[in-house]
Amino acid sequence: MPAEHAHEHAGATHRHPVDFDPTAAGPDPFSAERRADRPLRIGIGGPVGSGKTALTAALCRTLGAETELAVVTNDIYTTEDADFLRRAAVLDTSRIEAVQTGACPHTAIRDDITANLDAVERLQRVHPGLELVLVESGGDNLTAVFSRGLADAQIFVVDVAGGDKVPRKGGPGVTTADLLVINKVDLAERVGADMSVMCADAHRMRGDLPVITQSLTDDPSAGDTANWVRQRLAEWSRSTEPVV
Ligand SMILES: Nc1nc2c(ncn2[C@@H]2O[C@H](COP(=O)(O)OP(=O)(O)OP(=O)(O)O)[C@@H](O)[C@H]2O)c(=O)[nH]1
Repeated sequence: MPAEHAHEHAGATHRHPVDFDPTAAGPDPFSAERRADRPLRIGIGGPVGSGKTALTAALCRTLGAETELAVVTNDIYTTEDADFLRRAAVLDTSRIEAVQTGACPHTAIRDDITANLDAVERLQRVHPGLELVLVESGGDNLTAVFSRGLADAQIFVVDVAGGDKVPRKGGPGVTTADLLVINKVDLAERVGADMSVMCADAHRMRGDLPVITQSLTDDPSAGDTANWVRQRLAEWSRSTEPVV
């Protein structure tokens, strides 16, 4: 039974059935082959400026010494995020690839993932022992999620400066991502965001799926998120198909 949407027009209230309820969207049912000879691919998505590049840099610093790691960035017209990571020297430059989407970022992480898969392949050719590739999306809106053909697991990053209403607005990023990170909690008081509301809404929208609150200013190692990634890596090495 479709949901209903009501609105006022010419003084009268009209009701229309809504066939697509974004908060009810499930994860993409497709998933890529889990082969032991390829790295785990983790997508990092979320709205513009929420802290995706800062989180990617933090994960590189924290995990780079213990994991064979590389990064693919996505920007619309530039290689800004890759350039930032290269300048910050979080990884050897041969471990950073940039995709220029030329269109809304979700087109390259969800609709046609070829350019991103090509970038991962280039990294694998140069670093055959890669264990983990972080694929950072360009900033998009609440509907932008990764195809499961590209990302084996995905992190959706929102921030408190976007307002404490963001989690309850839902959308597949908030409701279905394997991890929701609420970033910049150090700014909560300054922007009048109520963390208890944000966390309660996030848990209500996500059921059992995990939520991490984080400040990269207070914890530049992104400790909790890095631990979550370590757990995904351990699961990955237990569950991948051996290559015969
Ligand atoms: N106060 C504070 N600032 C943060 C935090 N995380 C990131 N920032 C800042 O927020 C700004 C945006 O961060 P980015 O990492 O560039 O955000 P992004 O999501 O990659 O942005 P786009 O790629 O443009 O979508 C930068 O100035 C960061 O330094 C945090 O936890 N606290």
